Amino acid sequence: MDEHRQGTRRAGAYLARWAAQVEAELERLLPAESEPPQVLHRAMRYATLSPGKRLRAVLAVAACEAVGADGDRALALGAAIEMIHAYSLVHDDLPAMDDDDWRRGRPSCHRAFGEGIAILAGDALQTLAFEVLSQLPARAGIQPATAVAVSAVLARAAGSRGMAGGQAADLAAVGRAVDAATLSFIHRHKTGALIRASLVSGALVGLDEGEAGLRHPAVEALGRFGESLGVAFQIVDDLLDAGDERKAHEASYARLLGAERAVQEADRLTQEALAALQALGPSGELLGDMARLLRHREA
Ligand SMILES: CC(C)=CCC/C(C)=C/COP(=O)(O)OP(=O)(O)O
Ligand SMILES: C=C(C)CCOP(=O)(O)OP(=O)(O)O
Repeated sequence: MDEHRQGTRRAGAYLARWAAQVEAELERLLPAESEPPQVLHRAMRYATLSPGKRLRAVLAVAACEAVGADGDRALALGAAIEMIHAYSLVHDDLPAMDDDDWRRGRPSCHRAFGEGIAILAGDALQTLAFEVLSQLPARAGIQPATAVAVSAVLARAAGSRGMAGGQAADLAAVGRAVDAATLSFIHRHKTGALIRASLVSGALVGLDEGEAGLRHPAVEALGRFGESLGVAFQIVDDLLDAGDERKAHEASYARLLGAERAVQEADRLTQEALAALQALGPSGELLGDMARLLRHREA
């Protein structure tokens, strides 16, 4: 087996192992279905615990380990990130946005619970994520200054200068011809921002130096890695969705440039991501394997 195949296998095993731990943490952190209002709590659990890859959480764990700390330190953080991600998918599927009936192989949250509850489940997942971040010092022995820095990184990445902003630009592009610069803005914000923030926040928790961690060379390198990886991830997602008629009106590189050039762009960005990892030396190897795994993933 060649070196790269061995590496992607290692990354696959790492992803599976930590995804299971993230799910156990989510189980603990999400309100029980028996707690009123039951329907809202059922919807929050449905949207979050449905079968997802837990990629962003595992990137946070891997970044935490890449700076020399134990991945367990980033588990509650990873769960919080998955709550933000689950919220974004619930709202993305709403009739006012992508109007998707299916998510993770199941009826989307609003199909299962109605639009009102889906909107509230998304809202409550996002606020629960920040509640969990505020508890990082008590739960994971992390310095309060680090918890504040991590909260700021994730709030910015999820907000109007990040994911929500990217989604707004994406909505504005529906049914229009978009240029490469607009598409790049959409991808960097809608998808890239949270992926980048997962890596940066995981490393911040690993270093536990408060805001000063943001200036650490490894954190800067992980941020650059996340920027390229996030866009490559979205391009591959669009390529995997390419046969889906219902997505034909959405802005994507495959639609703008054709599948072949979209593949080239995903390859170029993956190489750019791998180059950013050089600064980490051997501690960046696993993240490099993850980038290759994601580039060659199948639906
Ligand atoms: C603030 C909000 C609602 C953000 C949504 C962010 C997001 C990345 C949605 C999924 O994108 P997609 O539509 O390309 O993916 P999928 O194919 O999974 O629907
Ligand atoms: C940003 C995009 C492309 C939305 C889906 O993200 P994932 O592919 O990580 O979704 P789950 O595994 O969490 O369902």
